[in-house]
Amino acid sequence: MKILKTVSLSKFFDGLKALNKVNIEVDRQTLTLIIGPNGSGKSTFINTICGFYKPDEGKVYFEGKDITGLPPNKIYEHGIVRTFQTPQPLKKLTVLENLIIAERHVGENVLKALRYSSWLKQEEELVERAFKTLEFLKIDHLWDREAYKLSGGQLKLVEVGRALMTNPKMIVTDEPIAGVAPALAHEIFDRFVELKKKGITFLIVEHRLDIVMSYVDYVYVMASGQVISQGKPEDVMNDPRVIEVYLGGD
Ligand SMILES: Nc1ncnc2c1ncn2[C@@H]1O[C@H](COP(=O)(O)OP(=O)(O)OP(=O)(O)O)[C@@H](O)[C@H]1O
Repeated sequence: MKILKTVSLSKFFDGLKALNKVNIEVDRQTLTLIIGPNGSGKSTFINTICGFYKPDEGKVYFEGKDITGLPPNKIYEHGIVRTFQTPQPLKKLTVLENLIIAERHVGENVLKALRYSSWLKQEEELVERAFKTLEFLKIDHLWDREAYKLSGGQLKLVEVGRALMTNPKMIVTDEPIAGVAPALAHEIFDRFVELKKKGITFLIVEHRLDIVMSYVDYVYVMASGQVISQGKPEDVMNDPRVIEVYLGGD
């Protein structure tokens, strides 16, 4: 069974068909990539899957369950988590604190306890899990640094860390390596491959094909709100429709 499946998913903005009958299927434990030129509907697709937009037509199934039109918090409860850029207030918190508050059931008291070193057992476990996640992402040495002091790439890793703290089944991520130096961008995708081996599925929108193509398992290409090609990375990159629409004939 596919972990995610959309059937004829459509989203209209004032008559503009941002998504026009999109059928996308994601296999469990894969890195599935969505590419396409600017304005082709990639972000709209992700936002519709995650409940930020309600579709006008079509269905979304996650693990065989109909999740069409559910609000973001309900979709999150199903195990789909979307990474998001660190907002300003969170940038004042340390890296460790950023991970801790991302956990599903954390309350304000945990952060206070963390600050005043009066942890209870449960809180200790939470801190330990956050540290393990930071170690896995190789940013544990930054644990006590305020997020605003991090580089762009390090912040992207914190975003992944926050997503991981929710124990997700599927991570949806929009441009996870935008503006990240190549070495760290490769490092981020190495981590994604490791996480895939541990059972997590990734749905990724990313423009930097030079870096990501060697890591991903399957690619969908969108143009004008529709899927125009799909397949293994090498097949998609040789598809004349993709070369025409996406690469502009290069
Ligand atoms: N909230 C909105 N209201 C009105 N139009 C929107 C809205 N969001 C997206 N659109 C339009 O829908 C179309 C698809 O946009 P979308 O952002 O999904 O494309 P994209 O492929 O993610 O582009 P990019 O690569 O530039 O991020 C565009 O024409 C865009 O202008």
